[in-house]
Amino acid sequence: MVNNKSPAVLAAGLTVIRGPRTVLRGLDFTVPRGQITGLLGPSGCGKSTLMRSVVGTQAKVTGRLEVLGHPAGAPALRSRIGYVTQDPSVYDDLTVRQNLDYFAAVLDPGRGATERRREHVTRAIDDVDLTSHADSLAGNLSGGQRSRVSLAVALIGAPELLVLDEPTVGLDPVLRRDLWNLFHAIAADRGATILVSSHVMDEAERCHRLLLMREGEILADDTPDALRTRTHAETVEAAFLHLVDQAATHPENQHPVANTQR
Ligand SMILES: Nc1ncnc2c1ncn2[C@@H]1O[C@H](COP(=O)(O)OP(=O)(O)OP(=O)(O)O)[C@@H](O)[C@H]1O
Repeated sequence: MVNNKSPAVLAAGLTVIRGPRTVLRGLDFTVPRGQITGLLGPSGCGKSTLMRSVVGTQAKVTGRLEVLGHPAGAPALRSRIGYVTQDPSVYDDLTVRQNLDYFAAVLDPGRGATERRREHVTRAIDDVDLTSHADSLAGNLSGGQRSRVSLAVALIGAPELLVLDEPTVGLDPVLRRDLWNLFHAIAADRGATILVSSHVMDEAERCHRLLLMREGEILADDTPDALRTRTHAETVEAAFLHLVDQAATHPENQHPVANTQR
């Protein structure tokens, strides 16, 4: 039986090799349920690889990786996880609703499910505030609206875990703020767990918890407040730089992760 108090994601010794490189190096971390956990770090540090591992699309994953009480990639997880990649596939020649209908049919096929699919699609469009654009062609939408379409696709079927790979990249500050408000609403109203990556450190302040990554390792696993306090920094960005310097001068202190108290 799955214990609902168990973390949404539990990793121990998580290692991933891509080509000649060890991209994730024996990571230990947890992602608590019902909260927004930010995965932050510079470009190339391994955020997408970690997310792909969690959703089960990454090859050459070793170590322990449990997601919602199952081994990552287990078929039972398919409808329980919503995943938005960095290059979301939205079909430009279909309307917003047709895009969602298509993905809903892939997830929940058959004539018997027509009514359920319609409800899920209508709700997902409403969740991302695109009802007034439901019949617009995706190709005619702005960048921010397209991002919301791909988020709506991930919301179909009300997944327990949302994995969002840099969802705010390239968006203006107003749209970024609106999307973050939406993430908070999804976590609060549904109790959904959100694992969201970003390389923009100011977005860290919007997360309940943070996993700070660098070069395939986790530098810190903490709340933004605790991280700032512990490093005597005013911002998460300054805290991150402090931890990078600390790891460079005292590499032996990099493990275990500094603070895993919840
Ligand atoms: N197919 C591959 N073969 C070898 N190395 C790869 C391959 N794909 C990615 N990598 C390397 O793995 C590392 C991690 O990549 P990943 O995409 O997970 O980083 P990221 O933190 O998500 O970066 P970004 O924010 O730029 O997307 C990078 O150094 C990248 O060069």
